[in-house]
Amino acid sequence: MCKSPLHPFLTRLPKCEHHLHIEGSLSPDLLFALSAKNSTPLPPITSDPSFASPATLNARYAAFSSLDDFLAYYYIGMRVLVTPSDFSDLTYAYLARAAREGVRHAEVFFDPQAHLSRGVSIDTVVSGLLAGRRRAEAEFAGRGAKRLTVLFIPCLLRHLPVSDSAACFELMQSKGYFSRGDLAGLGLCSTELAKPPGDWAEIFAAAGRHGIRRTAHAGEEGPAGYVIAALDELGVSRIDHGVRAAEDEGVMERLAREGVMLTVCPMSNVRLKGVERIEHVPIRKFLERGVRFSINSDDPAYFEGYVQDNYCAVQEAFGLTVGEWRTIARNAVEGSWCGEERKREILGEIEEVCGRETGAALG
Ligand code: HPA
Ligand SMILES: [Zn+2]
Repeated sequence: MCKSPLHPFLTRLPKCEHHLHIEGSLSPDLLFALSAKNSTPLPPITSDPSFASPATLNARYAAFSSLDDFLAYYYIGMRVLVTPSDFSDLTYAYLARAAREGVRHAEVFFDPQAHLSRGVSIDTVVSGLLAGRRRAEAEFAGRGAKRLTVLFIPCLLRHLPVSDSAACFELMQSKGYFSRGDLAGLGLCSTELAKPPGDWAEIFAAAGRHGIRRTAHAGEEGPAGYVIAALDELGVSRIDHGVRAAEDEGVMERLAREGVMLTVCPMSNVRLKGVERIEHVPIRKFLERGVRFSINSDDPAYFEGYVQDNYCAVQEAFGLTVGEWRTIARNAVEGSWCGEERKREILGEIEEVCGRETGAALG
C-alpha cells in the first residue's frame, strides 16, 4: 500500500497486465513445497547454498546484480514444475491475485523450451495453463466488465541456440495451439546482451505468415537499437520493457508515431539494476513524448511486487494525476490483444472509475 491519496483510486482502476512470466510467480515457499511433492530435491538440482530455505532464497533474490544473475535462479526454480496441476495451480494462484488487484485482462508469458529441455512435454505445460485459466475464468466470470480475460504467449529463449527456438515453434505449430487460439501470440525473452533480435527473424517471419501476433523483450539491458531491430526484423507489434528507448529521441518518436506499446516493469528494472531507483524509470519521459506503455510485474515472486505494487511504486515516485493514470490505463487496453468488444467494456469501466474520482475531487 502506498501513501498517495490516490491509493484507493489505483486499487479500483481497471488494469491490463501484459508482462508476467508465469514461472516468475513461483514463490520460494511454493518452490520448496513442489520440490518435496514432486521428489525433485533441490540438491542435487543445485548446490547453491541460497537454496537452503525459502528465507535464504528470498534474501538472495533481493541481491540480483543483473538480468542473467536473476535468470540463473529463475531457470533452476522452475525445475520443480512437473505435472499439469503444478502449472494449473500456479496459473490459478496468479490470476486470483491479479483479479483481486483489479486486473481485467491478463496476457501471460511462459517459457516452453525451459520445460521441454528437462523432459516436461508441451501438452503438460499447455494443458495446465488452460486448466488454470478455466478455473479462474469460472470463478471471476459473470461480473460483466469486471470479469477477467486471459491470453497465453510462449516466449522463445535467447540463451539457447536459434535452432532450439525453431524446433519449439514448429512443435507448437504442429499441435495447432495458435490456430485454435490456445496461444495468442509469440514472444522472445531471456538473456539480451549480444543476442540481437534479427537472429530470430526467420522464425518470427514464419509466425507472421501464419497471422500470429508477435512481441519481444528488447531495450531492457540491450540498446535502443534492439527496439528498432525488433520492430523491423521481427515484425513485433509491441515491445516488452523497452525502457532503454528513452536514450534515443528518434526511437521514442517512432514508437509514439506508430503507437507501439511498451510493457514496462518498474520494480523489475530496479531489482535487476537497469536503474537505481523507480524515479529513474522513464515514465515521465514516455508520457511527455506520447510513448504508450503499460505497467507490469514481470516476475513478481522474484522481485517482491505484483501489479498493484508496481502501480503504487510509480505513483510514489512520480505523483501522477488522475488524468495521467487515465491515459496509462486506456493505452494498456488499446495495446492488448483481446477483441474490440472486450476493449470497449474495460475502457467504459475506466471512464467510470476516473470520472468518479475527478467528480469526487471537484465536489
Ligand atoms: O525480464 C525478463 N527479461 C528477459 N527474460 C525474462 N524471463 C523472465 N523475465 C525476464
Ligand atoms: Zn519479462
